[in-house]
Parts: sequence; structure tokens; C-alpha cells
Amino acid sequence: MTQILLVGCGKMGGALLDGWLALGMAPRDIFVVDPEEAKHPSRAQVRVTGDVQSLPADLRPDVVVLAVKPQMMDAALPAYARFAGAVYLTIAAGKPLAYFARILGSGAAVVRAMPNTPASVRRGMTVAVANSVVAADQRKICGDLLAAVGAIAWIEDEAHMDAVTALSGSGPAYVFLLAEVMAAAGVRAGLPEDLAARLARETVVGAGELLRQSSESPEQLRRNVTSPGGTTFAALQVLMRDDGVGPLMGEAVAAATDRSRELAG
Ligand SMILES: NC(=O)C1=CN([C@@H]2O[C@H](COP(=O)(O)OP(=O)(O)OC[C@H]3O[C@@H](n4cnc5c(N)ncnc54)[C@H](OP(=O)(O)O)[C@@H]3O)[C@@H](O)[C@H]2O)C=CC1
Ligand SMILES: O=C(O)[C@@H]1CCC=N1
Repeated sequence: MTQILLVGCGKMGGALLDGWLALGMAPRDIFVVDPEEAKHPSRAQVRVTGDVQSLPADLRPDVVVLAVKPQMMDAALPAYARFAGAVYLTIAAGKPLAYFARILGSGAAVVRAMPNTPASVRRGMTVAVANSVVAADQRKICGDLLAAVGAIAWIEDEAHMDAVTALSGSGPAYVFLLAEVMAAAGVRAGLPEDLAARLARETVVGAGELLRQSSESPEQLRRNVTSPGGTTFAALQVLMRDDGVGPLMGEAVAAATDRSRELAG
């Protein structure tokens, strides 16, 4: 029986919590600290407190999951240093392993992970890196908790985490933006708003599902849509020009990578 203390139960903490409950984890083994108590009725059996002082004095969690905003971490973290012996699993963007060692002590076992919001439908992609203090069983526990909401990749080089954050952490927003701008373009092309929104949404969903199920590369799947001299070809000549979506995505991911580095604190 693994006892979990979840600090911050917003979009990502909540998605993780729902994943653990769906997996059959006993609610009585999960403690949550979040200013807004009992955010969801299906989580009613989970013990939620508004602040760390209200936790049972004898609580010795195996894992402390840190899911507050990076900007809140300085204020929140010191109160959790008393759970020495636990592995700390942080999902905060930008905050490096060294930051946690500084505040929790160099003996603290810390896993830094970057999930994404498809975790809320168990289709997340998480990348994780552990510090040298993390024991094999602690790594396994953290891996299981993250795998409850989707795919997981462990890496050894923490330096990749800023680019990971920019690609898969923020990435769902790029895809949702694509659905937004496709719908808007459909309206500009004369479609009713409802129809354009539905076509954009279903096209993104269907293309994503095809990408998931197919063994072909994204490039080949793109080529499969593109008849020589056809409509897609005409569109791609715009999207793939020198100042098109490729360089723009490069700039966007670089900006997100830089921002992740700035959040290090
Ligand atoms: N959203 C995303 O796509 C992703 C986010 N992340 C990371 O996950 C973390 C959480 O992000 P997200 O879920 O989006 O943010 P949210 O704002 O949705 O969730 C943060 C939660 O923490 C609560 N909180 C604030 N201060 C404390 C405190 N001292 N103790 C306990 N709980 C507190 C907030 O309550 P209140 O709202 O009342 O302040 C809120 O419920 C961030 O570090 C972010 O970088 C990682 C991957 C993807
Ligand atoms: O935008 C952010 O900072 C967080 C981290 C990755 C996704 N959302």
C-alpha cells in the first residue's frame, strides 16, 4: 500500500488524482493539500485539507507529489521538508532537481516529471528524470503513478527537460490552437461557425487517432493526403513555405524552452 500526499489539486494534480482513483488506488491512501477543498464529488473519499498544518501529525507518505505552479513553489515547498524518507515527485515546469535539493536537503529523493493535459483522459505523455538519491523502488512507484495517466519516458539527462516541457508539456496547446485556427479559416471560407468548429475538431481527433494507430510516419501520413496538383498540395505550399508553420513552430518551441529555463528560480 503506497501512501500519497498530493500538493496542489488543479488541472494537472486533479488529472493525476483521477487517474490513480481510476486505477483502483484506495482513496484512504491519498491525502491532498489544496486551498480549495473537495473540488470534485467523485474524489469525496480522498482526504483534502486546505493547508499542510491540518494533515495528520503521524502521516508518513511514500510519495509527495508537488503539483503547484512554479511561482508558488517557494512558498509551498519548505513545509514539506519534514517528509524525509518520501520520494518527492514534482511536475512543476522549469524547477530543476537542484532547486528541490536546495530547499529539501541534498538527501531528498526527487523525481522531476513533465506530464501534459491529455493525462485527464489517460492519454498523457510524461517525461521523467530522477536524482541520484532515488531508490529503485521509489522510481518504480513514481513511474506507476505517472503511467496511470498515459505514456512515460524516463531520461537520464535533465538538461532535456526544458525542451521536453516546450514540446510535449505545452504541445497540446499547439494542437488546440490548430483546431481553433482551422475552424476560423473554415468560417472565413464561408462555412457556418458550428459546422466549421465540428469539422476542425473531428479532423484533429481523427488525424490524431490515425497517427496513433498507423505505423507510418507523420510525413508519410501527410503525403497520403496530398494528391499531386490537388487541394492539399495547394494548402501545403502555403503552410510549408520558408516563413510557414515549420519555422514558426521552431520559434514557438524555442520561446517555451527559454521560458522554462527562466522559471528555474
Ligand atoms: N497545465 C498544464 O498543461 C501542465 C502543468 N504542469 C505543471 O503542473 C503544475 C500545476 O499546474 P496546473 O495544474 O496547470 O495549475 P492549477 O492552477 O490548475 O493547479 C495548481 C493548484 O495548486 C493549488 N495551490 C496553490 N498554492 C498551493 C499551496 N501552497 N498548497 C497546495 N496547493 C496550492 C491551486 O489552488 P488555487 O487555484 O486556489 O490557488 C490550484 O488548485 C505547475 O507547476 C505546472 O508547471 C505540468 C505539465 C502540464
Ligand atoms: O504553460 C505552462 O507553464 C505549463 C507547463 C507545460 C504546460 N503548461
